[in-house]
Amino acid sequence: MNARYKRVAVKVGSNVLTRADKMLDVARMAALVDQISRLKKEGVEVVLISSGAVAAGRSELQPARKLDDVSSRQLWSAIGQVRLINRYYDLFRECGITCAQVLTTKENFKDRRHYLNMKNCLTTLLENGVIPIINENDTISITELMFTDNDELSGLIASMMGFEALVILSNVDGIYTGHPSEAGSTLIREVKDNAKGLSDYISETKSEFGRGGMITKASIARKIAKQGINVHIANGKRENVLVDLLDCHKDVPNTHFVPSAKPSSTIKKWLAHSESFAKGAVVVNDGAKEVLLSDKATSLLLIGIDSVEGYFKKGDLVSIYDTKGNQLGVGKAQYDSAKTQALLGSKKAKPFIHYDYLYLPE
Ligand SMILES: Nc1ncnc2c1ncn2[C@@H]1O[C@H](COP(=O)(O)OP(=O)(O)O)[C@@H](O)[C@H]1O
Ligand SMILES: N[C@@H](CCC(=O)OP(=O)(O)O)C(=O)O
Repeated sequence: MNARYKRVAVKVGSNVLTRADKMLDVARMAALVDQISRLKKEGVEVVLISSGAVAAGRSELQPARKLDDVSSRQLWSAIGQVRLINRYYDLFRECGITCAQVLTTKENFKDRRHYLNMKNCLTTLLENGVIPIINENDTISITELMFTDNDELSGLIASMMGFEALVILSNVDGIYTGHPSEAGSTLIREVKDNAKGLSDYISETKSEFGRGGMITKASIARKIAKQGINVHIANGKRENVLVDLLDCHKDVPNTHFVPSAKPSSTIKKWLAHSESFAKGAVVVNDGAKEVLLSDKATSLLLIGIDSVEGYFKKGDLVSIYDTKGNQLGVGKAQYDSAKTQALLGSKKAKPFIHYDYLYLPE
């Protein structure tokens, strides 16, 4: 086999791992584990991001009294994660591979120190020939501080690890021009960097156990491809899908997000996934907005800032807004909030955010 990529993140959705009768689909898990083992033997490094804990827990136990959404998620994920990881452990073991459980929350990425700590953890596991199996720790996550879903988490992992590709396995072949069940919908095979209007095709319908739906998959895929990483959305229920997708000589139905020709730096990749940890904000004037959104590599100067919001220290992440309240991006402040306020309008002081520490998604 001639593998297309040597380092990949593979995300498996709940529905891929669940049968019609809502039980864990162990046969499907076995097929995926077998494929990952074959890829590993071909020299491909794989990190697995697996959903399925809540679905696995729900089929195991029904609570004695009706629970609210948070309590039922905590109950089912706690029970289900044990079942899920036990199955993976046995299946990988049969293939002679050691796997490891990495449960995480968004908080574990809250600053560069935590982010690098997570990167170090996964690097160490891979260096030792171990397959990391990552899932969000729904049992202890606080609703407001959760990832949208594991699609978002998998994008963060692929980006953080500097992988060549992210493969998102769902229960459909990829993104269609309408809901897959609608007559006439066709599979979109390729999405280029500058393609517009993709979200118009996608309905909000989710599969039975999915959390974010196809809309989050599409927006995460675009964000990750912009960083220079290939993204494929494919059908995890299709026979041999992973091995065939990575085989240069095979053509498997999927939606491929073509990566940007200009890969982001490691710092910009970190910033791209840290927007929710910004400590304060600045509002920029129209002139600064125009320069920031142009093709030129520009730092954000104090002369372009209209106002400062919140309290932040030097080195904290701050959000950047235009005067209409639209978020333009995020960056690392070179001054604390008081000094920024005092220096507003200054032409001589060094930039408020240096270009290397500035992330603007558009
Ligand atoms: N245009 C579209 N193309 C493909 N799938 C779509 C589209 N619009 C909505 N969907 C729905 O998105 C679902 C997949 O998302 P999701 O439920 O989050 O799955 P997963 O559990 O794999 O994360 C599909 O089963 C399909 O019902
Ligand atoms: N942590 C949850 C994952 C929820 C989730 O993101 O599900 P999915 O949209 O199917 O990938 C679980 O294991 O059930």
